[in-house]
Amino acid sequence: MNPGVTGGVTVAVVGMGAVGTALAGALAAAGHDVVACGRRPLSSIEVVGAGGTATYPVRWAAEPADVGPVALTILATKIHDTGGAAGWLAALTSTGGDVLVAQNGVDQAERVGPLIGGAGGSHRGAGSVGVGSVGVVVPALVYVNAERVAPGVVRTRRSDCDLVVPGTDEAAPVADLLAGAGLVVERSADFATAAWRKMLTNVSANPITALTGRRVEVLAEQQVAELAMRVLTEAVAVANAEGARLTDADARDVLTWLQTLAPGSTTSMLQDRDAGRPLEHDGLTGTVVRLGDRHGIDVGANRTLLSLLSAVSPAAGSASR
Ligand SMILES: NC(=O)c1ccc[n+]([C@@H]2O[C@H](COP(=O)([O-])OP(=O)(O)OC[C@H]3O[C@@H](n4cnc5c(N)ncnc54)[C@H](OP(=O)(O)O)[C@@H]3O)[C@@H](O)[C@H]2O)c1
Ligand SMILES: CC(C)(CO)[C@@H](O)C(=O)[O-]
Repeated sequence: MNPGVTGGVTVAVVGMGAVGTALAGALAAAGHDVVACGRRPLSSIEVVGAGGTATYPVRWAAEPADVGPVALTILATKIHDTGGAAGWLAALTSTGGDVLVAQNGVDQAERVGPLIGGAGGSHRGAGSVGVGSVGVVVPALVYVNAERVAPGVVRTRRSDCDLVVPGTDEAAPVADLLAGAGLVVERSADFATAAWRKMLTNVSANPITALTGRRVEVLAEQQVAELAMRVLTEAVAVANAEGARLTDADARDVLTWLQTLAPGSTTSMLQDRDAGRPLEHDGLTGTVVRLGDRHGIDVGANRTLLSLLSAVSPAAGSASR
């Protein structure tokens, strides 16, 4: 994407679920040509927010040949569906354009870099992966709270920030495009720490809501909050062993932040459990447990959650869609 381009570009979205649809709505509202890449035909999307419902046109593409050149591809599938989207990513980036990885986890750029068309996958700048002369893979920490209520229809509950991206020169054009579409985009000088801070929200709220079948309000209950703190302090130790700079005060802040989300806020994992889809536990809690074991850190609370999540999650590919 050319630096400074902020209007009227083509953006392909692979993964038109909760987050993909919310981001597509913002980009379409700003006048961009949004292409929904996926399995379900869509000609418009609806975003339901505090101010009402807005409808935006999108183009649907059944296959990459239907899309044409794109300035930006947004990947918003679950982590475990990344491989399934590899064909889209390779084709959409084969003629240029950047990629925004709008997924949870801590290794978005490393996960997606090797899948990009003509990729060398060499690192270029903190947190972004340069794709030869083609483009840049920009990891995004998603703070949009989005709930898929029907195909092409998403309910959003705003928090004070939508996305965090690396504060690098390489990521700046993508950050500018998103901010130009009205999204609140924070540019982080220490993306590794920011990614682990976001991971803290996901290894606590997502398993606990999915396992209890309750929305984020459950985290305000004392015994649940104590469990969440054990999960969080273990994850902080793992994060710091991986190079992040977090403290137990950060763990408490994350829990307080989750406890004060807009009433009715859900989590992506609870939505998957309710819909009978595979859970994203391996990329979240599984990552903490694997890294904890590697560093010799006690991750007992996370390991217990991982066992329970594995027991309730259908295998990828067997979801009711
Ligand atoms: N929801 C939130 O509020 C939220 C907040 C922060 C972060 N996140 C993270 O953002 C990422 C996306 O989450 P989400 O909640 O938006 O998930 P989601 O609602 O399950 O949406 C994922 C979408 O990806 C599509 N998909 C899967 N494989 C595909 C493929 N091979 N080609 C094309 N499309 C494919 C799915 O299609 P089908 O419709 O056919 O299943 C679905 O529409 C996850 O990493 C999640 O943890 C979510
Ligand atoms: C936990 C969460 C609500 C925090 O933004 C979100 O990341 C999610 O649903 O995965």
